[in-house]
Amino acid sequence: MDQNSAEWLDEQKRVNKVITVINNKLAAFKGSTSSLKEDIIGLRKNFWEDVTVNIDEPDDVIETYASIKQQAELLSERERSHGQFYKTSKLLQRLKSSPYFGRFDFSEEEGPEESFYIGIGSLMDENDEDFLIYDWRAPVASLYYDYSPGHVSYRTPEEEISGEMTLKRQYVIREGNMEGMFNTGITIGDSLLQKILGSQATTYMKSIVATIQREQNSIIRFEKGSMLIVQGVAGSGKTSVAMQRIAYLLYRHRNQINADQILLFSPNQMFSTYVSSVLPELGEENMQQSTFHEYVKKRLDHEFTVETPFEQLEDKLVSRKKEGVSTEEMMIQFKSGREFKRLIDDYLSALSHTGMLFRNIKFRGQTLITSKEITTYFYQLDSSLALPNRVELVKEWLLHHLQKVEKEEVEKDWAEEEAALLRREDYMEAYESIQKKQFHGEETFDDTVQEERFLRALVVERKLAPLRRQIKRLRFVHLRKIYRQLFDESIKNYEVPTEWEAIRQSSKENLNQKYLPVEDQTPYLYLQDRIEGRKVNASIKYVFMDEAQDYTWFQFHYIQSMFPYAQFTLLGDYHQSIFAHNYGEDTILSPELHEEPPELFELMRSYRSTKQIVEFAKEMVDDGDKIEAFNRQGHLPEVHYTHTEKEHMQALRICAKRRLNEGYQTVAILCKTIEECRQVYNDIGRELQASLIYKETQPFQEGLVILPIYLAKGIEFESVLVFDASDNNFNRKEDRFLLYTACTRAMHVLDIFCKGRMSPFLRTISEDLYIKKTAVQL
Ligand SMILES: Nc1ncnc2c1ncn2[C@@H]1O[C@H](COP(=O)(O)OP(=O)(O)OP(=O)(O)O)[C@@H](O)[C@H]1O
Repeated sequence: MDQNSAEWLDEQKRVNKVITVINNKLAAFKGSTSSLKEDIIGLRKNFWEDVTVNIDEPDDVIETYASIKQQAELLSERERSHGQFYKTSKLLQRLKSSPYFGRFDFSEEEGPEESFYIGIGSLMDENDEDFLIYDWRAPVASLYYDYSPGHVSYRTPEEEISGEMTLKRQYVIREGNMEGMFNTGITIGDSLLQKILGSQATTYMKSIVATIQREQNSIIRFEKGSMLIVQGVAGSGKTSVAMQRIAYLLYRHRNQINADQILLFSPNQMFSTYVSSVLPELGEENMQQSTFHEYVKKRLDHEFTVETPFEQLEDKLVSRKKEGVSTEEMMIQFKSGREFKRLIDDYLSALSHTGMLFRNIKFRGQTLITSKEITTYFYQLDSSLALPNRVELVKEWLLHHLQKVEKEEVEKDWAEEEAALLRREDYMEAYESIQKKQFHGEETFDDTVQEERFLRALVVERKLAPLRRQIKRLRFVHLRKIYRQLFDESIKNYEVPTEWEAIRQSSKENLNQKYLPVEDQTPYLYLQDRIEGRKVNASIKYVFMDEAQDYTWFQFHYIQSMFPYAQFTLLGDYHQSIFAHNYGEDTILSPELHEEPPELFELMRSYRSTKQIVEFAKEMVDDGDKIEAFNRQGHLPEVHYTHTEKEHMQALRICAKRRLNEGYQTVAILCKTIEECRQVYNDIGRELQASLIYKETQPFQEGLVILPIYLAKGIEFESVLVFDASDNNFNRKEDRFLLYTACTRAMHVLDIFCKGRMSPFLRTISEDLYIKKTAVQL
């Protein structure tokens, strides 16, 4: 649209007017916040002066309590208001620079026409009567994402409203200046989306509220059901949808939930950092974020060396056979599924009558209670009681026993000896305690005798404290042995893998070494919770699982039982199933794996990569013809052929340099394993000042990075170079998923390097979809 047209000037005038309102509101806010702040400081400072403290009589105590409570409530009310003011003023600051990104004109059936301006938050006029800007999450704003001009309708919580939309317009406003204005059609501003998608990548994900597509909008706003599954192709905006959906839920249920009640399971910590800026950009606080591994580690770290999922994957990638399923893979697949859970459930039923194993309770090198005695006690208890209730009773029994032990130990010589070695402060404590007793009128016939008794008791109590703590934590249950017992004998009536004998042995070996591989972690936790009992988390109301195809059935089942009051949103892509537990089959994205039928959504259009890259990558997967590319033009991917190791590295070096010189800010060399990454880094990475990323805890960086494909999951780069996509490196069934994941990380350019023959998964791609290059041409 012409910048000098009357329409353009009118729109700029409106922007100016809105910014004036924002400025006035900000000025008014400043006054109110500073007086609120003073109030809070004053209240904190004089808290105790304004409270009447009197504890002489019971009535006075009640009065004192009421007075403290009143003062605390006043303070917290002020603090809350201050927090709210702070949040609103931050939003106003943001709106000041870019108040809105869209508009539509709409009239309800036979009603007057009204213009609706859509931005990241709402703004009322100075009289608080009319909306100058509607929040993108308001029900009416749905029209903007769902329709082009014509007959339209949207749902409010109460009813369906329909009418006519006569205009839909999109704006680019920066620092209060109108920089672009487009009247748009069905999809939201192809030209704007082109521009956004064609821009440079950042190390943090950006919000997409200005260009949410219709199919994405329906997921973002979906409210019903206890589970949503989003199967979306690579780059279709699953993570973006998850983040905007969280922002939507925080707005829609703003009086009932806060950000702490939403939990996102992310694939790794690097990804957590990558998405951490989206919600703050939208004026919301970040939800809780964790990886499943972090949770597992916290629970099991004290007892085991806990394998990470990436260690498991790296190990399988390095050691796997060229064909067939290895014993390790069989073990992983079996322990990830329903049959193994069935086995554990039956085992748990059996434990109700026999087989529980306990640790000896030892103190100062001597056994106080043997594991056998505990077992006898356990099985003497009412067998109709659940295992956790019986464990609880054993705990009480042991603690009671410990009290008796404490009394006996006080009389022993060692207590006297150690009491003599106590520090000065302990003596002071003893003295004060005795003084207190005298004050309370208790008999203290002889201070020195009293003091010695006190000190002996102190010594014994301290010595027993760790044991008492362990008992309270139920460490007397020998879980490791109980789990290991599961592998003691051959089992019948279960569909065990052919290599079960080898699996049994290796499982026991690992447990003896106190090493817990990924595939054993969830079953172990499940067994533990069913034996020891565990409180569920009732506060989390929404759980999001991104890269959901990477979770095993068992893991998902476990997570679901931890949050029984939460609605689940699972987002993933079975074409990217790179872990050994399923390799694309039966991922938790399959609706039939769930007891209750989930709501199913599909996202088939890929936004991340140019049309050329999507057309290339989609030929690598089975039902790739269903994948649609967003029409953003770029260069054809290049496949670089070399013959020798040296040539291969040389080609990679020249190409990486070229991409950096072309101005790409994020260039990634993706390899299959860490071993390969190290090799590339040593050969060419240092010279090119690349960063080697081999741990998920490392931050995502700009410039040239070298990392394994599995760590690049969920993330994108302007330019991607795939290392050694040759026949002998990517040839197994599941390598197809790895290669597909690697290629779909690229936004603008894709280069693939092969030593000798190309991987079979690339050979099937039509030759007109890429450019063949040989080392000489470089
Ligand atoms: N509606 C949209 N408007 C603007 N950008 C979008 C939109 N949808 C997706 N994108 C962009 O496309 C890219 C891919 O999105 P995202 O990472 O959410 O996809 P994904 O489905 O999670 O991908 P993957 O499974 O490959 O990790 C991001 O840069 C995102 O900003």
